[in-house]
Amino acid sequence: MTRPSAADLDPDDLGFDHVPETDQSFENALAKARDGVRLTVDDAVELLTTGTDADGIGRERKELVLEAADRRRAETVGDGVTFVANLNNNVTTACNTGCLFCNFKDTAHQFEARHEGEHGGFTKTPAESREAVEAGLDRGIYEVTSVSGLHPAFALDDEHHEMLAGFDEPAREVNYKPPERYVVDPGTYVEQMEAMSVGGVHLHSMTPEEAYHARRGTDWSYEEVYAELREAGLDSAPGTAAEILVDEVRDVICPGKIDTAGWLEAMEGAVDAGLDVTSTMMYGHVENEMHRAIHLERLRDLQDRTGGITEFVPLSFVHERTPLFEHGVVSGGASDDEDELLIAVARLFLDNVENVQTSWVKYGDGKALKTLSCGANDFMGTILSEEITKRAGGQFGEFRSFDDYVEMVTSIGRTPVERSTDYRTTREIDPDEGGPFGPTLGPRADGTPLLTPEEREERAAGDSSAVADD
Ligand SMILES: C[S@@+](CC[C@H](N)C(=O)[O-])C[C@H]1O[C@@H](n2cnc3c(N)ncnc32)[C@H](O)[C@@H]1O
Ligand SMILES: Nc1c(NC[C@H](O)[C@H](O)[C@H](O)CO)[nH]c(=O)[nH]c1=O
Ligand SMILES: N[C@@H](Cc1ccc(O)cc1)C(=O)O
Ligand code: SF4
Repeated sequence: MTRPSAADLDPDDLGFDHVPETDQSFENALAKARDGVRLTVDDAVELLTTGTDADGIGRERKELVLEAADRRRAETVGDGVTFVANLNNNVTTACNTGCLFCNFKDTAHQFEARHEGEHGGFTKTPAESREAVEAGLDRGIYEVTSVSGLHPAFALDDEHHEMLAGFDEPAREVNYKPPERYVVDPGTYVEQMEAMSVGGVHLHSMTPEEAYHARRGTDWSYEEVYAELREAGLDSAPGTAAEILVDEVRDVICPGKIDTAGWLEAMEGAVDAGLDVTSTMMYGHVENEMHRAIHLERLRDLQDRTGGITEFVPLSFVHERTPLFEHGVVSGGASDDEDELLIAVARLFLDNVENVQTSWVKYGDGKALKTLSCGANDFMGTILSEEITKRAGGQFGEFRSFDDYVEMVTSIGRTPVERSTDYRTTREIDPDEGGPFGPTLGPRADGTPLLTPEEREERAAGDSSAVADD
């Protein structure tokens, strides 16, 4: 496989047909947004740019957009700020897709038994995944989120293995190598789902790209694949791999990925199989405001067709250790203004998606709190472990406790609310009750803070010595 290289890209001429030019005025777009009229792509471009009639972001105009979005948020979902007690469990970093914004992946040949030399990646067996989820459940999680590299030894199930093994060696067209070649066998997708779906946890896994990998070389539909995964314990699917849903951008940043139509087809298949889905946009790299606006329209159309999207998650590009940055294709990520406007315009444009998430992982606590007053209402999850952003150079850590959440949310005068993955179950937390706060919605959650295993042991030791002293 010839992998795409960022070194071959000319940052001054990425050749985009879509440019942020419109016949709309900023004032008209703002008036429509305030009145709750459904916005067009041109409206969104005017709001994202604070007017294409002027260069750069206009301060006053920006504040007007943020205010309109904050008002819309209050009308739509009220003053609660939700978050979920969850764990990220990435199964493997082995991936040959070669996305130029990603430093999570390690090329898969390094995982082969015959490979000499070290690599910094990992693959977990189904048993190891289960162990991680069990430990999370003991700590009180409600949800496990699992997204992974497209390991060449992954297949949906045994039948899929047989089909993939039938392709002529070395089966490049289907990106397959048998598990025996690797030091660690990740098992099948079905085995991973069965392993992680334990003890009543909500399993949020299998992005459209992973679902594509789980049907490569077959004529199975996405619906069939997601139905089998659901049978194995999957509860909902993450809408990552969306990046920017405009092919001229995908051709630059992730030419090895499924295209826009493929992503939409996968999401529809997931909903048809009875799963909820989330939706994302990974922005702040080579794309412009017209691409962002078209992306939002594609998500809104998808939601009109399916009604299955529970939330929109803006993922601001973390640039530091990525091929796009290292080869000078981009000079950084989105500015604070762009982050705030993206959240605000998402709130105003996606009139059929209730929840807009902000990410302490991508923005840090300070900026994330600010975005809760420009349209966002959800503050993601505790996650306990983080690999994607960390490996790209992000520095905002891997865990937020319920105490952290309660303190942050109350500091901006809003109400902290624990939620389920699908937002159908929520619990307001009364800060006046005093901490320490912990989750109660997870199958084993009893209000105890999400302690680390070491903290738990210390507590247990402390408790027993207290008893002994009595
Ligand atoms: C790392 S992939 C893992 C799942 C699977 N391989 C896929 O691509 O769907 C999950 C998502 O992380 C996000 N991501 C990866 N690198 C990123 C970066 N440097 N900054 C922000 N988001 C990033 C992308 O949106 C990507 O779709
Ligand atoms: N925004 C980020 C998320 N969001 C996902 C949530 O944590 C949660 O799984 C979802 O809302 C479903 O309940 N996760 C990350 O790891 N990093 C982010 O930046
Ligand atoms: N894993 C993604 C975040 C994410 C996960 C699940 C979701 O449903 C949405 C977003 C990241 O860190 O970039
Ligand atoms: S974003 Fe996903 S598919 Fe792309 S290289 Fe990273 S892990 Fe692989």
